[in-house]
Amino acid sequence: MTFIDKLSAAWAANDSLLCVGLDPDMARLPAQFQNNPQGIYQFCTEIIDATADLACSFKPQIAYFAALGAEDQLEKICAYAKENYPHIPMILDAKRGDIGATAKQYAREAFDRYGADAVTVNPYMGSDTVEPYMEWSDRGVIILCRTSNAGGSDLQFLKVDGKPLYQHVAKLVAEKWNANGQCALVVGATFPEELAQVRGIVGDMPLLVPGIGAQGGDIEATVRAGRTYNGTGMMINSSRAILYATQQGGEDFAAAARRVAQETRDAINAHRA
Ligand SMILES: O=C(O)c1cc(=O)[nH]c(=O)n1[C@@H]1O[C@H](COP(=O)(O)O)[C@@H](O)[C@H]1O
Repeated sequence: MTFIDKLSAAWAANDSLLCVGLDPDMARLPAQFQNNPQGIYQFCTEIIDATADLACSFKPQIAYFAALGAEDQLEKICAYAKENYPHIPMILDAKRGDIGATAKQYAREAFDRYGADAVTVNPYMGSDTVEPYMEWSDRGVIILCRTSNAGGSDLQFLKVDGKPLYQHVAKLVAEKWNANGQCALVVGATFPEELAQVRGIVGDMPLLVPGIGAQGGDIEATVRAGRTYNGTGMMINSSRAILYATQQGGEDFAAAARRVAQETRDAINAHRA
């Protein structure tokens, strides 16, 4: 089954466009997971269990693991999710970008070592640097287009032939790089107008849309701008607002994460039609 097929099935099975981000920041984990050699694994798998019926995907951000030398725990988390929730796609957020020979190793890392269904990739170095990921034809390649951060405008908004650079990226991916139908694009929820522009360029290509929750993106505007004709087409990511929901309420962290994930999924669904 390809990444896109798996994602479509997860949208339908869980009636959800919500991507639950796994960004385990040691300083914010509940006390029982700190100074615990398997604490990150235990925290993330409890979050996965609490939200798996509400999510269309999970997205671990590799920096949160690598910074602590906890890649072995990330491997175990990916294996756990695959074993227990094989129908939910796992997106490795690594934002890789390098020459082909090196990209080949990054692709092995994402797809072989972690068994990810898809990986985030930076397009800045061009077509030969994304080809090694495309060779894994059943996996997804999610390319940065219009990122959620303010500084994304520094380069992505530069006018090239009268159009902002991010629109050229969207067109290039839709018309050339997506020959095998395995591509998706990253577009921030913090920029709904640009999200609508990208949707207009790429047809029904899936979009990974971070920026709701902690970054303050508006859910209604995001869904209206990015949905496809059938009310799908997006993996709308929220990480910190779900992972650290206890700080907002004082409940058990997994129950609080579930509550926020459910509220977020339902808020998204309210605007899909
Ligand atoms: O590729 C991403 O996932 C990504 C792209 C982008 O433009 N902005 C963005 O915030 N992200 C990631 O999405 C997550 C957002 O986390 P929260 O702001 O806590 O919901 C982080 O893991 C970011 O690294």
